Amino acid sequence: MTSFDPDKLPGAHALVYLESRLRDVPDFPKPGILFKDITPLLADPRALHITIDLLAERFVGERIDLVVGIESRGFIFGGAVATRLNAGFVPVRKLGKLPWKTDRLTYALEYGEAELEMHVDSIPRGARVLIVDDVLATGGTASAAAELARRQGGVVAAFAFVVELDFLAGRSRLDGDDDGTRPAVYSLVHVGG
Ligand SMILES: O=P(O)(O)OC[C@H]1O[C@H](OP(=O)(O)OP(=O)(O)O)[C@H](O)[C@@H]1O
Ligand SMILES: Nc1ncnc2[nH]cnc12
Repeated sequence: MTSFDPDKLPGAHALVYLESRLRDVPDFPKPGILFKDITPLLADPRALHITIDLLAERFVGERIDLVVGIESRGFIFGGAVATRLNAGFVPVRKLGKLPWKTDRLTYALEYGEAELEMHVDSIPRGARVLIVDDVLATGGTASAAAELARRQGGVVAAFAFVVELDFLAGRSRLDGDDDGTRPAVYSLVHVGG
């Protein structure tokens, strides 16, 4: 019997391994949506480790001050990446969860609409921010998080995702700042096209 050891495989194979740890769930949470379920990846210690390593390695040396993680699945990866980069962590949460004064934004995502909040004193002016989430679909969620960070004077240096649904073209919404800053958009696993 052959066993699979991703430690012995080069990068591209590691990504194939990560993709194999995603579960497709048709028609969740609505008919017509193919949901990419990350829970098998989370439950696999090797896959989880590789994911955090790859997300963090890309931004070593990029002077990231703060990782912004988006509730809820973005918290899992964002917190771990922040510790690797010696950066702080800022939560962006769904409406009504943050206890202090907030700024908020209504946004649309692949299967609905919601409101995101960030504490008003989360980001010092000029801080370099990395926005982390599990999935980039339409880009509505990530662009809302970026807008909240920019309103406080943060510089969105980059976005990082575990999975990108290429066919929804979400990256086209993750445009640059008014000052001409063009954030990098980095995803490990690409789906469709
Ligand atoms: O690119 P978009 O079309 O905006 O979709 C991506 C967002 O959708 C999912 O979050 P969801 O709101 O389902 O929340 P959850 O992480 O709490 O499950 C996912 O975790 C991203 O945050
Ligand atoms: N198809 C999808 N699968 C998982 N998370 C998502 N968030 C938005 N669209 C999604």
